[in-house]
Amino acid sequence: MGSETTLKLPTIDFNDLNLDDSNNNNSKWEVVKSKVHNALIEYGCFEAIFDKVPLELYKALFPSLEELFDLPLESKKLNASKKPYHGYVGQYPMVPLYESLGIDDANVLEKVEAMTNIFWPNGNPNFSKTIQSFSEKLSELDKIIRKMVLESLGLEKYLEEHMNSTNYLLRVMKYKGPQTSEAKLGLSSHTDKNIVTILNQNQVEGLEILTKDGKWISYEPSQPGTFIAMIGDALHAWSNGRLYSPFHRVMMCGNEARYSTGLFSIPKGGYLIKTPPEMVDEEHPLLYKPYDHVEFLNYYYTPQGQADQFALRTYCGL
Ligand SMILES: O=C(O)CCC(=O)C(=O)O
Ligand SMILES: [Fe+2]
Repeated sequence: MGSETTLKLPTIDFNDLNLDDSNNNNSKWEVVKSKVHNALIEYGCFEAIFDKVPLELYKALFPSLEELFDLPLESKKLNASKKPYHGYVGQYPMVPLYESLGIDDANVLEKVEAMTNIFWPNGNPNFSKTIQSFSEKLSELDKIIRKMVLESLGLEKYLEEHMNSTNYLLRVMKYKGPQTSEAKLGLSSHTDKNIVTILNQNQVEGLEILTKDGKWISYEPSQPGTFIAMIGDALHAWSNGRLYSPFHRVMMCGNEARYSTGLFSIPKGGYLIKTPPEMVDEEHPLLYKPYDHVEFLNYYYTPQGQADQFALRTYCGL
């Protein structure tokens, strides 16, 4: 019998942890922190178990997404945004199965309601409440992870500035089933450009993550209701390359549609991402010049930037 090993991402359990636990000498906090640090150095991501998003809410999300994507294309296109990739994205010949919509400040009810009213002029309180409460509860996981990261790097003194320098975007996605048994591209391989991304999906799999040594891991949830937490290029740059921001893609087969969401913590425009001096020494020369995330995106969304797998390096690498 051939021995085939299937690569698996680490799974980390965040149940019973709170953001202020690190101030109370909580031993579970220290154990989890060390697992987070190791996973982010090795894989740039991990599977998270986090029951502050109750399973009922997690499940309520997917019918809401179906309702949204079932709207006519003209309605979905009403969600325009000045920021690239924050509004409606779809009908791209390169990724014909994919469409997505961005909800800025998805943890703030008034913002979600305002966007909901664009799609449903008479409102849709069930939709806005589900999206907002899901995003708000999940943003706590983002904060716990970022606090653990800063503590592990010895950068606690930047915590307040770091936390205040970001907003949340919830991007909701639909991938049509390609009606084939052979896998088709759902979303092209890329690294995320933000700080931390937290993904989840309905029962249809398809997310793949590239390891440092060039192997694709197909993500299979270890239990219902789990998340994938992933580092983006902004945190990779800020940690001066210590944390890895992994390439990932979506591959689809079969008939069923895949619905997924990503909660993105995103640096605010005008805020300069500047590697702290503590991260730079002889062994770790500075990798990136200070940069503004929103200005960088203006490069990333040019045809040249889109064709560039290492856009951040081209834009401000040393
Ligand atoms: O749908 C997914 O699971 C991945 C989406 C993704 O990578 C992204 O939106 O950046
Ligand atoms: Fe991504």
